[in-house]
Amino acid sequence: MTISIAHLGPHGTYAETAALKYLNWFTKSHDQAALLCPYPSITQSLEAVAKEEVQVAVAPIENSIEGSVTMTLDALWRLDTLRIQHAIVLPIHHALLSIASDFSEIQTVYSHPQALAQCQNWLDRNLPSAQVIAANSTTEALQHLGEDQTIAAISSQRAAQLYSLPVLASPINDHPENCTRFIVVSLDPSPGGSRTSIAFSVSANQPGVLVKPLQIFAEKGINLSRIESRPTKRSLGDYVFFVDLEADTRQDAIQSALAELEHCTETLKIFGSYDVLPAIG
Ligand SMILES: O=C(O)C(=O)Cc1ccccc1
Repeated sequence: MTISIAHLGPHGTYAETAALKYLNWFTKSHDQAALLCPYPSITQSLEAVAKEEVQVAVAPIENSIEGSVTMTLDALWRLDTLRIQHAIVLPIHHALLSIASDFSEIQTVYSHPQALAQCQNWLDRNLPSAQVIAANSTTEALQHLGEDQTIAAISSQRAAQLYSLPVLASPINDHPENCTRFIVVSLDPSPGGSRTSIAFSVSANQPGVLVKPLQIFAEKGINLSRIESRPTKRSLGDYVFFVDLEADTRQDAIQSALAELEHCTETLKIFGSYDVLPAIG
């Protein structure tokens, strides 16, 4: 059977590059074919797995400069059945694509909000009066270019090649070490690995409510590699906490920690234990 891998489209996004890395790894390590399926939004690519339209989705979850990709966190919390199979870390180098011959012609810049934020200082310095407009993805932004010399888009060198578009400046990200972590999700149980992702809500907004859950991990010597809060969307000041642990759910210490955590949280979701995919393809 050929597996389908959903990702944010259209063709040429960073999410597609990550999905391609997973496809190469998957087809080499399983004797099975795979194909890529672009979706108009990150949320729709994750929902496609929950609805069983596809077997796998690859979605950005965290950037080294801008932090969490909130759409992905919110979809993980909402779509109960998704399990993380792997993480993929990609270096991100943005380019300014336009048919303009000079920066002075550019009045509008389109891109994905993460890409716009990662190039904020460069834009302030080089295109201070340009209007910045959010697009669903870096390659959806390219659809605005047309024959218009007043428009530019932030995308990758790879996208410039795929669509035969001129690169006016590159790299334009404010930090050279810019990296994004993507997750590979499916409905299969997670395979196990060095990192475990969970999320929980707590029943009351009162002092010390977060101390107990965090104490459980401290007492068992489990290191946290990330903690992030998102609004539950029920009321102002009510949060879900996303936590990554340097541990594997197959270890006894983490199994007993998660069992204890059940007692001091309102809702606990375990997205699974997984490894970062080796850098191939
Ligand atoms: O729009 C894209 O190409 C994406 O894959 C989302 C994104 C944007 C910027 C950095 C990493 C991922």
